[in-house]
Amino acid sequence: MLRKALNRSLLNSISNRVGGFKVSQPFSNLIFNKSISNLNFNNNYSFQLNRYSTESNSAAKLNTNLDDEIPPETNLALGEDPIEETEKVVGIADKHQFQAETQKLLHIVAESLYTEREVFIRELVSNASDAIEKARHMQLTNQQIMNDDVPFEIRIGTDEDKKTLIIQDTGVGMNKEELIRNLGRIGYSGSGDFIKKLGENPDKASIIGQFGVGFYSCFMVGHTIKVYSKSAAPGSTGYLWESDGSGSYTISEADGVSRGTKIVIHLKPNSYEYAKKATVETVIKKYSNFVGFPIVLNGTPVNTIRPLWTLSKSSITEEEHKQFYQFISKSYDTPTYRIHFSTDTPLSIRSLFYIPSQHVEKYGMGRMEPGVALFSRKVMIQQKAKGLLPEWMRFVRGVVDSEDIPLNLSREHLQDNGLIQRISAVLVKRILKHLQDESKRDPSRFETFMNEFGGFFKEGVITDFKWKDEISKLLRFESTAELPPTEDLKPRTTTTLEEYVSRMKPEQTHIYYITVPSKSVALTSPYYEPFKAKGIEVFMLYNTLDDFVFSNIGHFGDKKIVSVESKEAEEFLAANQEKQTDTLDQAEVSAFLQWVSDAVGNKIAMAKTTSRAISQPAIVVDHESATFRRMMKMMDPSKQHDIPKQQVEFNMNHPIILKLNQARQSNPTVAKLAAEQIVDNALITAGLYEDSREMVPRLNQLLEQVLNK
Ligand SMILES: Nc1ncnc2c1ncn2[C@@H]1O[C@H](COP(=O)(O)OP(=O)(O)OP(=O)(O)O)[C@@H](O)[C@H]1O
Repeated sequence: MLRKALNRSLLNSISNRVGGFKVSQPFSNLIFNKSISNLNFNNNYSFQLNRYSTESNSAAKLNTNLDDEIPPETNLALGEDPIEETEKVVGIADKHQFQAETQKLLHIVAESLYTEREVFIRELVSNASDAIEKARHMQLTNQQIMNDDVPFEIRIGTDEDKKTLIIQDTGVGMNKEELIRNLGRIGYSGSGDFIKKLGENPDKASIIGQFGVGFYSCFMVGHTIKVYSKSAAPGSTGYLWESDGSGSYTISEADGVSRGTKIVIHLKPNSYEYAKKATVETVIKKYSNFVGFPIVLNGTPVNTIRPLWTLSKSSITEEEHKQFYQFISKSYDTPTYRIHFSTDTPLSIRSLFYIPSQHVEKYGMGRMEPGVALFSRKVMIQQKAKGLLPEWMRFVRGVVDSEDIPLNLSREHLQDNGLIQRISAVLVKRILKHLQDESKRDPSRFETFMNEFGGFFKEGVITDFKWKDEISKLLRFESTAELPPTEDLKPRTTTTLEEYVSRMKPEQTHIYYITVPSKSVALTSPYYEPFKAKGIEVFMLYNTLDDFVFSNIGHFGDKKIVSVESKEAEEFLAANQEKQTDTLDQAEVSAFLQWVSDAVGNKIAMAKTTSRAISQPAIVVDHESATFRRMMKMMDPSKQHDIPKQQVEFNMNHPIILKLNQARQSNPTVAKLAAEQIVDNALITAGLYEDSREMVPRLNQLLEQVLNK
């Protein structure tokens, strides 16, 4: 319980030192790596008045001032090319009622399925990508498609004046029956059907749609939705599907419709922001940056970075990695390590992780948020996915894509928590393994990395029982051993538990550490002295956290990790020390111990002779850790934390003790003062003494006695 409470409190204190800091970077400096060649911009802005019957379409009436505006005759440059609604309806529109359940569901989708309205862009872009994927599949399977010289791409146009957003693709398109089947019924997914037909064909992994609801998300932001579509099958007719989402839709034939689908959203007043290029660009980059086809927004390519996690390692350049890392992490540094990992068993996972070169928590910027985004089929599901990696791995940046992840309808949540835990276990294991390899491959680089990120791993040891043993293999600490330089002759200051064990003396059963404020204190400590004499290496821990880390690790393999101040250390020394010849006889020793116990009764619980070969007169043993004491004080500063009585061992051959033994009879007043001081000195050495001010009157008394001699 106490350990748990301490760990919690310690972590809070760590978190206060660390925290969430975001660095934003303009995306504009990213270079489009995939050439978007042969962009087919349609600058022919012929516009005809809508001859389509609108008697039942109140929304369309409402919007006539927007629709009937004739766009100015323009000769637009490529980069400014907006998409316009240039198609014209021919003949009379058929009116269709949505299926009964669709009407109700449509309301739910538009009002409450999604927490963020912006995701309608993700849904429509995903549909566009699916449509193009299907057209590509037709081509690959030698089916003819109409206008096969038209490039596969998604074009998006915003118009702040008309308050419209247009999303157009050059994909498979829909004929009249498909429009009715796909857009007249919620829950029917033409894409889902397509996947089923593909069977085991690997192309199915590129299809995003599965639920048959995404399209209707555009009613969250649009009061009228027009869908112009022309099937890619040669000789197809163009159609306009139109609805205000209130219960019916109309379908009419339309002229001027290109292969694929163009969706024109007439925005509701509360959604006018989606007529702004900047807003739309941000949303595309957030969710849809990695769909498999170029997205061109108002004439400018947007998705300029390739989804590196889906590509083979050898096809990616260093520069591309750097750009990708900076894009996903919104930072400017160069990552120290990267882990590109894919597996198909037991689950299909594609992942790419980067370990940054620095972190901001050390500047007291607050706790960082998780840095790994969860994708499903290249579409972003959760940007800062919690649970994919443990909390302490929040410094890792990257992407995990798994088509096996069961999503809920809105794609905002994952349905199977157990599955995420399984994915997480695979990923953590892989990252730790990679870091272990790196630590062997280039130890000095790894040491630099650990100097920066070691705190996170220590947090992991304390909070993540499952991985503590694996993490402990990576940790490095200073030790009293003289470490050989690295292979490239760089000096080394820290060592691993594994290396320590390889240097252990044959008689040594435990791993020893000492918690001290500095190396010089460690080297002069009476606790270290007997270990030094026996040539036994001791880890030197300089901060509170490390003491916790070691006590949480507990064991490394079959070796117990103990403090040099512990009972185990005491027992080891007692069993492995040459017997010293005592100057005093047993009766005298007993009398002295009795006297000192009485003289310093308020501080001594038990007085013993020491078996440690120390050069100091007394030592406190088997006491509570000074670190734990400090933690307890931090947790409850209002309480007075008195030092409990201690077990004190005396070096009965030490000249001070021998003199004290004489003085206890010849000069009992001075002897008592000296005994008190000797015990206080031992408490100081153990790090237990709290305020040395209370010692000053006694020291003055002692000085007086010495000077009066
Ligand atoms: N741009 C498009 N081009 C061609 N067909 C489309 C297009 N948009 C939608 N469709 C068809 O309409 C169907 C329904 O689309 P909707 O977005 O509602 O669901 P979905 O994409 O199948 O699944 P999900 O809800 O998981 O996104 C699609 O499966 C597809 O057959």
